[in-house]
Amino acid sequence: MSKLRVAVLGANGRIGSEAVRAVEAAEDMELVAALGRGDKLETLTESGAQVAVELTTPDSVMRNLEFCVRHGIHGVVGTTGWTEDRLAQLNQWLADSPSTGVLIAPNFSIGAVLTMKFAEAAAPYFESVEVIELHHPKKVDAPSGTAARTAQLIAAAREKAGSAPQPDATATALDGARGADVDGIPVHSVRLRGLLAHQEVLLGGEGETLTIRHDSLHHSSFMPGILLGARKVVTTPGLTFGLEHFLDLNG
Ligand SMILES: NC(=O)C1=CN([C@@H]2O[C@H](COP(=O)(O)OP(=O)(O)OC[C@H]3O[C@@H](n4cnc5c(N)ncnc54)[C@H](OP(=O)(O)O)[C@@H]3O)[C@@H](O)[C@H]2O)C=CC1
Ligand SMILES: O=C(O)C1=N[C@H](C(=O)O)C[C@H](O)C1
Repeated sequence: MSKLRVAVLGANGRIGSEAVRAVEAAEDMELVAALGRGDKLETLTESGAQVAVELTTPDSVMRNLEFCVRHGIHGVVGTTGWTEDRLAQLNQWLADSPSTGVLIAPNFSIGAVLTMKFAEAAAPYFESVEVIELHHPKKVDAPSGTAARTAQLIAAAREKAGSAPQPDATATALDGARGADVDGIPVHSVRLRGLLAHQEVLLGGEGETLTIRHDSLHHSSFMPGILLGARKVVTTPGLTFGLEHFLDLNG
């Protein structure tokens, strides 16, 4: 059987360099290109890449994906910074290239995907929910894509269940003291030397709290998800948002 021809964009970065090693080590894949900033996107077509793993920066990802989708190269995207406008733009490009697939995964680690699922399930049963994400100090964005997605899922679950707004009697506060408001859910971002990628979802009800915590201790935690994404995206046209859609979490 022929090997899946995979390229990595952002190949010199923290997660990109780990992805290069993971693709090289995968028996069913061939690493055909490893691009850093300034490298020509035409290398992707010249190398016959079928899948581009996009791990760059929010200011580069759209240009890279436009090129990939226009050339029928499937995308596995970990880069953050997704807004409704960006997703709409990507969907337009995909509409013109209907056999191409793009997976955007706010987080490729199984533990983080499960954290989101558990938080979504628990959210309607507690009066209060807040999210704390903790990352290394070189992370360019805040809040993390995972925390934003987690808060959106929590808010949607609470709205569906008809949950009351969260109690919060704060009358005065310093700017930022209550975190960022993501669909009504407070999200707090910590940047600390020594950390990699961590998240806590705190839920509070009458006389009890529940804390769901996930820790990525090494970039290797993201690799099985990236490889799974590359294998599945080639037969999944259109936009898939969230690795959970490629996992059987209900079995
Ligand atoms: N979904 C997930 O599970 C995960 C997602 N991420 C996300 O991945 C992204 C990268 O994170 P991280 O590796 O820590 O960041 P880094 O800054 O370490 O890596 C990004 C790399 O991309 C390079 N780059 C920028 N623009 C381009 C371009 N146009 N073409 C090719 N390479 C480019 C940068 O080069 P230069 O240094 O020259 O700018 C840099 O080497 C972030 O958005 C992060 O949040 C990270 C971990 C897990
Ligand atoms: O920049 C990182 O490191 C990470 N970025 C992603 C995010 O913003 O959620 C995933 C993970 O948290 C690591």
